[in-house]
Amino acid sequence: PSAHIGVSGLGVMGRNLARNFARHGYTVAVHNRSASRTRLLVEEFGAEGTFVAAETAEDFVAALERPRRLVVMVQAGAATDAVIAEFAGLLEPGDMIIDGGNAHFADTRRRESALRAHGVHFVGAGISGGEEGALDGPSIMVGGPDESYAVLGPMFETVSAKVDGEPCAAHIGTDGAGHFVKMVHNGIEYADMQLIAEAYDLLRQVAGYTPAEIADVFRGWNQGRLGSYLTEITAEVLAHTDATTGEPFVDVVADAAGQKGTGRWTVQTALDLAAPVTAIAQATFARAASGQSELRAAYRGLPGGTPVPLSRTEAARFTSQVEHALYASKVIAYDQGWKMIQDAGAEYGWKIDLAAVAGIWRGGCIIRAAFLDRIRAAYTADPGLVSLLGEEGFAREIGDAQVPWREIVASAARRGIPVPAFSAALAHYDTLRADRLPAALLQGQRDYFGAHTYRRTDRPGSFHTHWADPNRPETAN
Ligand SMILES: O=C(O)[C@H](O)[C@@H](O)[C@H](O)[C@H](O)COP(=O)(O)O
Repeated sequence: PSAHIGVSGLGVMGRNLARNFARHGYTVAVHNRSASRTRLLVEEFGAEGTFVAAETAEDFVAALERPRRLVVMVQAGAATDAVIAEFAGLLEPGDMIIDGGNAHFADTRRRESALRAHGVHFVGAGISGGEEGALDGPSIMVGGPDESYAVLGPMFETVSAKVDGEPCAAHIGTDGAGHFVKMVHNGIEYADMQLIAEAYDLLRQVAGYTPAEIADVFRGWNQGRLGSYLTEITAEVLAHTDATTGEPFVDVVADAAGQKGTGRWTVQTALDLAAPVTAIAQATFARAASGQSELRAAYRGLPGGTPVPLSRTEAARFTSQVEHALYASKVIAYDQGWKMIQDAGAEYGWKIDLAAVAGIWRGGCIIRAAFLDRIRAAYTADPGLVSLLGEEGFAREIGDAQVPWREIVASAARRGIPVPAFSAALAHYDTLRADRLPAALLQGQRDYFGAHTYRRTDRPGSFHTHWADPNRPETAN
């Protein structure tokens, strides 16, 4: 039979995506560098649908109906380039290679223009939701040419997660736009996880709650405005007991966080775009710092803050303050992510529908949450919205959070408890709402040591002061 779509690279994500397509009635050609894995998939899951096992690249391409739709699910970077090189020569104009891995958007832009020269469509598709999502319905952020989405879109929408019957898959924009938005999704994921971790740490160290008690707090929050997949799984992780020791699971895990790179890419790209994603940056650096065991050993025992235990009543009040601080910081972190997407759209010529991004993040992906419904509504009401804080509801909630948010950040500092993402979010908020920033002094210092010039508040142009002879009139350029 001629396969509707092919999946090459049958690791966890690839295998589950192939099964997802087969379960939806598509004939799926499957291929893997080691053929044993291809055979195993058909043996184990052959009953779920129609698979065509291909042991060679030639067989794989031959099994696909035209125009061929070929999904590559391998390690980002060189492995992806190698697989593309293997298939490109076997394909014909109009055929499509879809990269469903966590590729860097710059690589996707490079690959797209290289293959366009041969008439082959290259589609960078960000797929979020982990192995469970790949099988039962991920969120899919698709880049590449319009004409390829016309063919692929219905297939991705069919296998994607659904919210209120709407698919969590969309065409984000041309070339690397899909992978760019997936990268920012992961950056926001980092910030969201770090904020949750800081809230947990405060409830543990200040409120004096046990992990099991904090799990209950998160279960409660999951019913409210903080309701999300990450809040839900946090409760489960905190409630989990280690079978070996009987200890809370979270107490037997080494406190050094891993990272595979998408957070780092987000921050590096944000620096290039001058997009201040400080909460994402702090979350990424917090992971790095947690792994600096030598440095931590050097700092251990140094003087810190003053722990002040709370009574149960005070702990309850503190918990609601943490809820406000967590929510307000989350709004800021998401706002930073969306602003970065807007800036990238301008920089790379992508017309990204910000409401559509929120729409497809409502289901399937790691940051899925009811909260995204409200973000979608905000950008639907005003597609050019510069900041979520321009939306009345979010602005009101941030207003209500002022006292508790500041109280939490201040009391964490007094107690010597690190809350880098909470603090970054609050500082970002205060920076942007400030009438005047100390950046004016920076301009003076830069002009002093490097004649870098400055602009004035009272007349156009850029100026330089002759610091060695300040009486000499400013030079205007
Ligand atoms: O959206 C997703 O499905 C996840 O984000 C997925 O892409 C992956 O789990 C991360 O890449 C993990 O990232 P770290 O290892 O960097 O935490």
